[in-house]
Amino acid sequence: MIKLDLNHAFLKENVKDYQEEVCRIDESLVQGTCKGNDFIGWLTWPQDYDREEYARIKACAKRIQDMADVLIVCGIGGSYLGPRAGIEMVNGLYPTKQIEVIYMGNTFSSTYIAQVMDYIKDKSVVVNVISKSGTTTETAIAFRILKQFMEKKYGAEASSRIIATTDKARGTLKTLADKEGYETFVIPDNIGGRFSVITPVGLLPMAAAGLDIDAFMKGLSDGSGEYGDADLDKNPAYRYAVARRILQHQGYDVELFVEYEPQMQMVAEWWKQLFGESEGKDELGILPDSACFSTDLHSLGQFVQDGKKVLFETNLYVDQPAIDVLFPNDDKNEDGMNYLAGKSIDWANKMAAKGTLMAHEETGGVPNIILTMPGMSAYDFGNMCMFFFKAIALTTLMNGSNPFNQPGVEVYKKNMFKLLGKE
Ligand SMILES: O=P(O)(O)OC[C@H]1O[C@H](O)[C@H](O)[C@@H](O)[C@@H]1O
Repeated sequence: MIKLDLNHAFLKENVKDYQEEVCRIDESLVQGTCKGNDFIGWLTWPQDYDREEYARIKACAKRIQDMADVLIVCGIGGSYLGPRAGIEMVNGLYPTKQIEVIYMGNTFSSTYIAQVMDYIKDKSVVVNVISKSGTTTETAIAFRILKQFMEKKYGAEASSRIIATTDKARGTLKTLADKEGYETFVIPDNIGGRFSVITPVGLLPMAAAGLDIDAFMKGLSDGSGEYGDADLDKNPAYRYAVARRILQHQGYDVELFVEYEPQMQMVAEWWKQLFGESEGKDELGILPDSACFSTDLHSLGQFVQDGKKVLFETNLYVDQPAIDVLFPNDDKNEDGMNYLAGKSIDWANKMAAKGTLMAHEETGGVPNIILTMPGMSAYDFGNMCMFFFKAIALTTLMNGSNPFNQPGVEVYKKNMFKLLGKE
């Protein structure tokens, strides 16, 4: 369970004053009468996911592990960020025991595409193409290139090395997958892209990368209970949501999501899509930004400390690191670092976090919200997903907006399609 500490948040209103409004909104969410109610399948997913498909995911993941060195995950937005966030958080950035996962379909960069294709040319490859709509341009461009590569490399066997995760019936990708005989997995109609990490979108790549998806689902399901109460005293996700709202009333328009683990930077990217696309509409919302400390204390730290007071920080601390390291002694001590000899480096990381909190809070006057998760396991990731889902649904509904659509994203696409000559 994620713990929440609002003692450093400088809230000028009482969170509990919002209890009535929270109860009303929570009821509309649970009863399915809220705005965007056709996209609230994530709420009950831990109970009603398709067991037969789930077993097929596990079998497919095993098959991928047995036959490939590299899994290409081809997708963008929600069809990319969730799996990458989970895989990197749990496995770290340089795993040695798991299949290598490479991401494509998330950029128009020709250089990136060419370099990935060159890198994989002599490797044993499986492709998981993921697109809810089945028509996203970046993904479609990369997938055509990958498909041709796979067909050239594997001939008739290519179709057993390509797996499509998409809508159950609609879209170009579904039609293509059926025609080519790819194994397919379904992104449910009632779960939007940025919530889809809990569906086959996240489950298959995570399982193939060796994550314990049973633990992930357990974390998610426990989260449904732990963040399921409308009572603010009992629900840290809702208290966090209300605290954000209060801080926005106090004039803070930017939320800096801070983690202290480099392997959680993609969690921050995933969180940015979840929060930005949900809340950033009707000319409302808090701009979600992120930083990885202490790394970015050496870059952004100056602004946070002394710059314009536009932001508050939401720190995601991790109680137990996946691995700790003891700092070694050196008899000569020429670098003068022996004062840390025998100490845990994670302890030093936590002292850096403590010192930073004091600096930003006391001297800088920056409000700080503190979230603490127990560890970086698949269970913790699942649990965290539900925490942020519940929080952003509540804040956005409090704004009076629909948390589950993203009409603004279409505007650039229209211009781009015109310029690209798409009919
Ligand atoms: O899964 P897809 O349909 O390919 O969509 C991928 C992404 O593209 C969009 O433009 C949306 O803004 C995102 O919410 C979505 O996750």
